[in-house]
Amino acid sequence: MSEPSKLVIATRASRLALWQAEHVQARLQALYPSCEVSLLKMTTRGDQILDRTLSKVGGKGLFVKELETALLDGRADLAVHSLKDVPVDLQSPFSLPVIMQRDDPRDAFVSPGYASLAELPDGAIVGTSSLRRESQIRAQYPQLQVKPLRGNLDTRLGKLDRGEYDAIILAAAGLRRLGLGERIRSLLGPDISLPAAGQGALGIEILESRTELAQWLKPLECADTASCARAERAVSRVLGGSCQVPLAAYAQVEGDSLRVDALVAEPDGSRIIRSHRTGSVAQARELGEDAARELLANGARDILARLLPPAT
Ligand SMILES: NCc1[nH]cc(CCC(=O)O)c1CC(=O)O
Repeated sequence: MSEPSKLVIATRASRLALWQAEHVQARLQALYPSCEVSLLKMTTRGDQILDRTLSKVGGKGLFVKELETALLDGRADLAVHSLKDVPVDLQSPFSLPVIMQRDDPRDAFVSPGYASLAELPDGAIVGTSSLRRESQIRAQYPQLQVKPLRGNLDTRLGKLDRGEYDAIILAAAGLRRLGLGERIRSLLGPDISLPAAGQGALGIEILESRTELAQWLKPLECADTASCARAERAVSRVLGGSCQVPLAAYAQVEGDSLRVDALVAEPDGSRIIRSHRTGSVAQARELGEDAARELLANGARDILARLLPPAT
């Protein structure tokens, strides 16, 4: 097999995105020492829009679109994404040939004054703009107030430190990547906060026509994480994959077997519908689809219909 002589990685310019791109850069450089691996740093619309909640301005696709333009123009060969931010309806001419090994998929509790959600006093203010996190917190801790929190990780921590919130919830993986792991007071298990599809994993996007490039990238793949991602993303796809809906999907592989847990919630936490499936890793996608169909049959269809008016 031939080796690449030059690879350009398109990345958002946030500190987290840069860490992730540099991580992939280092892995590729180690694999292909004579290759020149560089970064193309871009500011996306998702990064610029900080005043409105993301779900109202076009969703996660905003973080991905501009990087895709660079792939189409030939300015970059690959784009590195937090898998969580990659739309589940990604399609031709793009593909996601590589899912890398997942870091901790859990949500983290961050607070200067308290050690856990359970320790917070009545009326305490918890910051998150994720409907998934908000609905699960409201369901289990109705005595807490949940307030919106936007911006990159440093911005969010700044707002916490200035006293605008008593605690905030962030992905553990993102905090640790930025060397902020010591800010984590406790981790929320999947029973308290079921993670988002793909949380903690990185995905590499390329043009699907670049089959040789896909082969060069293949050594970065983690087969187990890829199976989990297939199951989790299938859940989101069947449910419409919108971030206007509180939905979560988390899969785990043990040997040849995969278990996927899924949920859809009312945003106010008044109702959480859960399902799970266990089966063969080879059936990852079908397991995710089945779990999602069970949610639809058990009430998620009504929640989705109310939150997502049909397109006209
Ligand atoms: N929503 C933004 C985002 N996308 C990926 C991560 C963290 C890293 C990951 O989950 O892979 C974060 C921050 C967060 O949710 O706290």
